[in-house]
Amino acid sequence: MAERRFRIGYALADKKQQSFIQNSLVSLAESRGIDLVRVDADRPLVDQGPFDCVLHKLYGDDWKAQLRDFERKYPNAVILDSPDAIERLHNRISMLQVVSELKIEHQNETFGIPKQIVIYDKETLLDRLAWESLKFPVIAKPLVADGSAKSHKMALVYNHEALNKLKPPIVLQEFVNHGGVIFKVYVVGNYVRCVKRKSLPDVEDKLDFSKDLLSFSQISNLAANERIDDKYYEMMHLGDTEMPPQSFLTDIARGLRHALKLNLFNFDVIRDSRFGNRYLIIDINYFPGYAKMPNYESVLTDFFCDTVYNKQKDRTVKGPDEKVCSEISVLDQCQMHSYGEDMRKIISNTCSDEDEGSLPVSPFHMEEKENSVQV
Ligand SMILES: Nc1ncnc2c1ncn2[C@@H]1O[C@H](COP(=O)(O)OP(=O)(O)OP(=O)(O)O)[C@@H](O)[C@H]1O
Ligand SMILES: O=P(O)(O)O[C@H]1[C@H](O)[C@@H](O)[C@H](OP(=O)(O)O)[C@@H](OP(=O)(O)O)[C@H]1O
Ligand SMILES: [Mg+2]
Ligand SMILES: [Mg+2]
Repeated sequence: MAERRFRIGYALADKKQQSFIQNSLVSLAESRGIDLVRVDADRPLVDQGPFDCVLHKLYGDDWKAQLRDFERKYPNAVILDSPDAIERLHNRISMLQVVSELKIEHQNETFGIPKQIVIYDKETLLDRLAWESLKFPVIAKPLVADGSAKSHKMALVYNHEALNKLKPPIVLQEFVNHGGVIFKVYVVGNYVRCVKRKSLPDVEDKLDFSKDLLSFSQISNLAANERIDDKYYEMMHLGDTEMPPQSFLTDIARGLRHALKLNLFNFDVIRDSRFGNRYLIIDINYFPGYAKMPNYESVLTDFFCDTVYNKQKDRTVKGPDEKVCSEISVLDQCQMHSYGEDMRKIISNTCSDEDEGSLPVSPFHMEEKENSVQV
């Protein structure tokens, strides 16, 4: 049988494209039957298909209309992710509202979001009554989180007088001491990986009144060519900080993924130093800098295979026998190169009479890696 290859079109801003589409990713995907194809933003998307999947991080009504046209012409293609679902993350209030919808109970850990209010105008900003429920210091964040440099400009505000320097619409969020370490939890479909990053240092109980405001931007970010590894932890003195329990993060990730209807995002978590087992989610980002994540090439390639393979499976379901065979032919092409004999055995077991329709569980994720799990 001729090899069936899959085409994934990617539509990304230049900076994102440079950091994400690395040769190592392209060649691994290629070896598993997936061609990553650049979408030319100057031509209609609909003229550039067919794609089995479109991966995108572009904004605006024109782009949304292009995606709709594309979906009409290629109803079987997967759009990663839906623009409406992504849009929820463009507002720092709706972004975190979803956290309170999650129903997750863990024996030892609890989670939530910091106390926060939204201020739309200068008048309300200076009205002490409007935000008397908050304690200084607070972090002022632009309400809009649309990927622009402006949307990352924040300020740690120490007192009421400093509020005058802020430009609404903003979110005022209580600053919570957390030991200067932030946990970034990357989600790629059902894969979840937590890493540590340096964060703002704790503030003293007694506020230093000589300060009124400290501006900062992307304090926990890394340059595009940096990766999280032991060297980074050593340099930032993060080695000793204990990770939150993986099962706890996995449950939150699964909850967020379903509530947000998104596959590709990360969320920032801090551990409230006052309690030690209370975690606060402070930020959720669509399609973050995955290339900074360890093993990003294999994690993303596994996910691409899962995505196009599942889609193909949906399309080919007919009778039980035929279903198994069509599943295997696609799986065969997508996986055999990398898993060789072990995978052949699993597949031939799947073809046995007792097990008509089902595939081996998670054929794409054979090894359990530290600090990462499937949800
Ligand atoms: N409520 C808070 N309490 C303490 N520190 C906070 C709080 N909110 C944010 N921070 C600190 O400020 C940084 C930036 O905040 P946030 O993650 O909301 O901004 P962002 O610009 O959206 O970040 P990213 O680059 O991840 O998109 C965090 O990484 C953390 O160090
Ligand atoms: O370009 P916008 O929409 O602003 O999104 C950013 C996110 O806010 C950041 O969280 C990403 O960096 P991290 O992956 O380090 O979180 C950051 O990753 P990048 O620095 O690789 O572009 C961006 O994805
Ligand atoms: Mg953040
Ligand atoms: Mg953010």
